[in-house]
Amino acid sequence: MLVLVLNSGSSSIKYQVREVPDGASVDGSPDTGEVITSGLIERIGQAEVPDHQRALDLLTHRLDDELGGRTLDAVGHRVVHGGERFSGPVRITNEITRAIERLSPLAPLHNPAAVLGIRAISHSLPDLPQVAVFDTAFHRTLPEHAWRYALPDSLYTEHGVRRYGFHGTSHDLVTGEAAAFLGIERSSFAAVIAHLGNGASVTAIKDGVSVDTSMGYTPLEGLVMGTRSGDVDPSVITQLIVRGTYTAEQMDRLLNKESGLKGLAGESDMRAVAEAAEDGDRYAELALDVASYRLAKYVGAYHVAVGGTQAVVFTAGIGENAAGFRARVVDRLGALGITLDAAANEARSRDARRISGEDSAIPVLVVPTDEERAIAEATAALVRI
Ligand SMILES: Nc1ncnc2c1ncn2[C@@H]1O[C@H](COP(=O)(O)OP(=O)(O)O)[C@@H](O)[C@H]1O
Ligand SMILES: CC(=O)OP(=O)(O)O
Ligand SMILES: [Mg+2]
Repeated sequence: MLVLVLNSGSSSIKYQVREVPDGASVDGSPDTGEVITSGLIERIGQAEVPDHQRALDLLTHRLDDELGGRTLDAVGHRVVHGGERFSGPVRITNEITRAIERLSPLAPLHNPAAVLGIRAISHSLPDLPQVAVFDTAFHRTLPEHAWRYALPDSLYTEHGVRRYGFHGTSHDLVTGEAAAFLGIERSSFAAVIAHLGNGASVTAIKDGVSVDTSMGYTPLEGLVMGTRSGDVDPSVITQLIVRGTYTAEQMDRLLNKESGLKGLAGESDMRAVAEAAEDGDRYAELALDVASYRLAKYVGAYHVAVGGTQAVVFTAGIGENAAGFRARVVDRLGALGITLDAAANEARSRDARRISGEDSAIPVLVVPTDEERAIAEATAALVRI
């Protein structure tokens, strides 16, 4: 089955067309199918690509060329926020699209873009089945003590204020791959998974499912990210707004787009920050210190949350490629008996691998994620029913 996967972000659309073989499933199938074409439309909002609509027009034209006459069987969309309603992938209808749209305030960088993508496909290819795959779905297993904020109940019952968690498609896939790599039955696997991309989150896995995760009501809570602050004292926000220093909109922008690595070091891209730190830039060094310290604290906390983790796993752009950043994090985990194999950490590979020392009390792994593959397989499975 030929599936187009769309991963719509605030300023880019990633796409991939995959041939999904019959019977492919994320857990255990060695046949991962063939990528027919893939690409990225970047810098949406700037001169050449003024908005998402234009980006989708460009994409449709490119696909016509790249597919060489083959026709798509389905489209799978990455949808970041599925609220409490969605605990798995769903076939998209007009009603589902409106439900995703209503969740836009909770994922302002992501959900509106996904809705545009869905509507653009409905408009140009109305008969093509479309499936939504939600980042939040994998975290529907969080126990209430992990998803509740210590706020009056009305905030939850009337406003849906609770912790949801994100990057679930990736955390789910990587959990399965890590368990398989270690030869542990997934249903009894305990792990701490760090998905470190532009957005970053860490998840506590117990008995193979998510029991805690660092992102909350929106993808802003938790780790230090490319442009997002992660955890801050909420009083910082209320104080600056009360004093009139920032409007609510300016504060939202500050926390989501001008903080994190960018706020501390002036660059949001890990490669640039790592290079600047090598060159002796004090603020780049500080950014790496703050980010690695924050992550190490979460690993310690989640080791407790899962009753003793069987693995610490790095994935996504930074987790898979930034050896220096991994070393900074692992160096802070000595109290857990964790050690690093420096050569294994520096080695480049596209495969799952172990980077901890022989004597490490807990294995540390690098496991590549593949959100597009997981979305394509989930889409094909639903459309085949
Ligand atoms: N070779 C590398 N060394 C260090 N960091 C890298 C490398 N390759 C990619 N990254 C970092 O990975 C991050 C992007 O991760 P990715 O998972 O692609 O993000 P997203 O999917 O959220 O856009 C960026 O900070 C980028 O600098
Ligand atoms: C949920 C989220 O933060 O996604 P991304 O990392 O793609 O921005
Ligand atoms: Mg990502």
